[in-house]
Amino acid sequence: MHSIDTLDTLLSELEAFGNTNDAAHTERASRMLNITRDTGELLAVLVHARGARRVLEIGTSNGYSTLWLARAVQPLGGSVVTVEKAQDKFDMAHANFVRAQLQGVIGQLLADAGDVLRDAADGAYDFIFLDSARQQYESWWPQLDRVLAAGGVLVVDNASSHYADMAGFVDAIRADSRYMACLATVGKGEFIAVKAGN
Ligand SMILES: C[S@@+](CC[C@H](N)C(=O)[O-])C[C@H]1O[C@@H](n2cnc3c(N)ncnc32)[C@H](O)[C@@H]1O
Repeated sequence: MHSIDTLDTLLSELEAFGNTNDAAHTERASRMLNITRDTGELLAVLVHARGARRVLEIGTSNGYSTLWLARAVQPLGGSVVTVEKAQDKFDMAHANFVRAQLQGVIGQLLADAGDVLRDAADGAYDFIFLDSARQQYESWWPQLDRVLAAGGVLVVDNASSHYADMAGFVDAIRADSRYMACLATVGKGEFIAVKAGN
């Protein structure tokens, strides 16, 4: 699968699957909880605007958002590291990455995101997409800040739909003079923060 048309077909299939699946399941672990298509487009634009080559995604699910990030970063010569703790989601994502022939651009980690952040080098990533365990974001913030390079971009999903879950985290970033931040009313609400630097 090389053409944009074919990747678009896969993305459309995943959207239909996610909608049907999530409507049929109430327990969170069985749902895909994918970003919306316009969020994918926003992520791609932001990756290009930043010229990001080192992208970290926390919360893979079945890889829908990862495909948007990978397609954006591929022509920049970069790569995406995506973290997922659930084996079944990790496996579904892997199959989708193979199908998209984007597995060479994507590094999958089956791990807890807290451990991955703790082990990452200072300034390791110039773009981080956070779509995972919202209640943990505030405790992850010191590591997220350390791992994000100067001039890096942090995007957080569900900042409108589940603001209450991440209010302390968002407030901490807004209060930090090194960051410029806004809420984009796209999809479920995308909180975007840019770290000062080159
Ligand atoms: C909202 S879904 C991600 C959706 C995905 N970004 C997309 O749009 O296709 C959140 C995912 O984060 C995973 N997750 C939750 N807590 C995690 C943690 N501490 N470390 C790694 N993954 C985690 C869940 O298993 C779930 O698959």
